Amino acid sequence: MPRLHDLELIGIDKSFATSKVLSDISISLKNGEILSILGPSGCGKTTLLNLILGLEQADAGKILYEDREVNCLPMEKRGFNIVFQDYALFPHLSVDKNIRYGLANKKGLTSEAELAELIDLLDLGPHLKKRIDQLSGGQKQRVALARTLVMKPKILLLDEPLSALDGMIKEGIKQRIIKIAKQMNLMTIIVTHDPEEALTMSDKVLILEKGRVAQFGTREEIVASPANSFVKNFILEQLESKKENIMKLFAGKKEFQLDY
Ligand SMILES: Nc1ncnc2c1ncn2[C@@H]1O[C@H](COP(=O)(O)OP(=O)(O)OP(=O)(O)O)[C@@H](O)[C@H]1O
Repeated sequence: MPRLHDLELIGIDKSFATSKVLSDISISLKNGEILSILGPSGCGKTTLLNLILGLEQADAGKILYEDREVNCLPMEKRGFNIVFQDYALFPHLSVDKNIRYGLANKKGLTSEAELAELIDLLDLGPHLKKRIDQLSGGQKQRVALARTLVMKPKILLLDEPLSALDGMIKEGIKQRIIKIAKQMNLMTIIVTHDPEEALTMSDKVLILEKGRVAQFGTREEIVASPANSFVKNFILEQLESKKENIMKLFAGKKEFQLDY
């Protein structure tokens, strides 16, 4: 029988010293799905991402990937990979060398043909010889994505991938992330504090309030039936206040220009 879910978090708790940061977090997700972890500053989004990645250990609960418990596995054995908010690229190396960096110790993991396909998908061909400091923010983000994807992660984790970008650049990266997740059937988990980002990019949304699940569901479920007043206020009020900007952004624009 096919598996219902590929990633399952069951009853995850996490404290730092005496302060409980996450309580009883349970979610499930399939390969190829995009999840946004959404909530105000300090609600535990990054901590949850770090627990999935293996940078932090949960105090209680289970993390299962493809029916295997991964709690006890160190980060490198889980095979998940993250793009950090600041991209963490090597400024003195070319785009090409940055992309290939992780492959030095993993020869053959990604073939030259696969690499060429990825460079094409992310439109990085014209930039391969440039240094990182010669790139725009959106280009840097695309290099960071390529560098992570060549390692063939089972799950792609993204910490605020759009927060340093604006307008059209943001939209271009958003479309690329969706395309990558769907084309590669890659489970993608995105941390964001922006409801508009979460609702336009994801299949599922996890809304956290002070370390607890305020709601977990499809974006349609969240918009149509917010679970409580926190969700309603956090999501809908922010969306309402951004509506004018969103309308302005989309007005008169038929397609997105992607090479920023
Ligand atoms: N290593 C740590 N040691 C102690 N406390 C920590 C640690 N990491 C996070 N915290 C605390 O846990 C809480 C949740 O932090 P976390 O970074 O997960 O929130 P967040 O939702 O990602 O916030 P932001 O949107 O501001 O990045 C915060 O109160 C933070 O101070």
